[in-house]
Amino acid sequence: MEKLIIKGGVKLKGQVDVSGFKNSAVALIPATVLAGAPCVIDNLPGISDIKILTQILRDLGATVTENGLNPVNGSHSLHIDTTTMTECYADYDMAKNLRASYYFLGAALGRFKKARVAYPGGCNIGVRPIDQHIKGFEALGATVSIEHGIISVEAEKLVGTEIYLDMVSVGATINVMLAAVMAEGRTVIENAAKEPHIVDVANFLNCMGAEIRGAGTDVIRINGVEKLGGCNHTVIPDQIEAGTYMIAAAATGGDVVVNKVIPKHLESVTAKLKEMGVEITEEDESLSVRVNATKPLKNVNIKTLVYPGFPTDLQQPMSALLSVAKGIGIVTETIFEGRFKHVDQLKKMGANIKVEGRVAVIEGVDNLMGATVTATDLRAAASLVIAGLMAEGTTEVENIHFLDRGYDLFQEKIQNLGADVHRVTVED
Ligand SMILES: CC(=O)N[C@H]1[C@@H](OP(=O)(O)OP(=O)(O)OC[C@H]2O[C@@H](n3ccc(=O)[nH]c3=O)[C@H](O)[C@@H]2O)O[C@H](CO)[C@@H](O)[C@@H]1O
Ligand SMILES: C=C(OP(=O)(O)O)C(=O)O
Repeated sequence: MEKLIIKGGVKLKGQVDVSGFKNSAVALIPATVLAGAPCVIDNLPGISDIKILTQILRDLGATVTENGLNPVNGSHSLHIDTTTMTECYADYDMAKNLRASYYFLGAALGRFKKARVAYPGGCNIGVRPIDQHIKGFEALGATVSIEHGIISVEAEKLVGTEIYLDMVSVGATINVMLAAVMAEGRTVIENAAKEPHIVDVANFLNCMGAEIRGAGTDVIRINGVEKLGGCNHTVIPDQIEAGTYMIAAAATGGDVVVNKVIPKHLESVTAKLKEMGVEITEEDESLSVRVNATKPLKNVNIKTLVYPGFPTDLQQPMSALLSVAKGIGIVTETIFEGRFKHVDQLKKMGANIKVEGRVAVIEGVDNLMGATVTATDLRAAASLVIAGLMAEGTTEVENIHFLDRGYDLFQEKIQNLGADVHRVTVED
């Protein structure tokens, strides 16, 4: 097991470059299954989810070659040729480690009219059903069955139709889009998710020759095309990574410029941090985050919502910050019912937080104290590192492999900002 050892109390200072967006990249890679010619994807983050997806593509028969590595932010460029693939069967060992393995279902259904993929893994933050993905595939004419943990989808042909998603789901919106781009006729997805990566994936597919309109709004219209070509594409910046550094900067009373971001994607986070008293200056592609040491940050209420609301993926990092802000903050998690597993760990460090169902009431304390804590999922890991950066003394964060799922060069990036942090391997 690897753990991070953090000596708290250092104010983060300097500049940090944000990598490509995990949640976009993990959809773009499976989307290449639809391409009728090779694709090049730039600005892929060097995270374990991408390594696993690349391996799955290779195991499925695609040719994936590394085009280059950016040493500053760790991003990669991949040349991906899926034209050699003839079918798609991703077994349990291939699919279990990440959520996004389910995108092979939509993409392969679109191309081969058939796919078999084991039930996806991903962060354990709630039940995470996939009924809306299945509803969309069935509406397009596929039959779907689940046996021994393997999801099988098959259609003689796919025919466009109107699909109303019962809840706003990022995964279902992308999966249905992937399945529908080569269906006969027109598909309309209503109550679609509007997250920036929906737009990124739609742009990628359109660059291959798809006809998708309305991505980024809650109605997406897709005119099916007979075949798709290849595409060169650059992944959009990771607003969750950016938000994590903004929160870490605020938490340590620091002064950090977060570069290579699209500030619009972070409006809800910027607004909340400003409400707490953090000074934020927006440039075209950067956000400067600064805390005025004479004024204590005040607590705020957070309600996680679908985009453009406050992202659930930043709720855990933000609750670490709120645990030392003045007054009481109420955090309502509306997306995932099991996303408070980090709270027990924060309490070990002295936080005063009461969780009742989907609500956490946080009463700010003067200081957190270093402790040995265990990450239970990706953003829990980020929240515990932020807590460690603020705490008095030394914090050890165990299960740091979760962090590697979503943060490219995390340790190096915060070290560059002055953090006293290092990684050690210990016997399990
Ligand atoms: C790889 C990826 O992009 N992961 C992101 C994606 O996860 P993911 O795509 O799994 O999240 P969804 O947007 O689908 O989930 C939203 C809500 O809908 C529910 N639901 C979803 C699908 C379905 O068929 N049935 C159903 O009930 C989920 O349990 C959850 O309560 O969006 C989440 C919400 O922004 C983020 O936290 C994750 O980081
Ligand atoms: C929940 C997350 O990821 P995944 O959906 O891949 O588990 C996340 O990125 O915070």
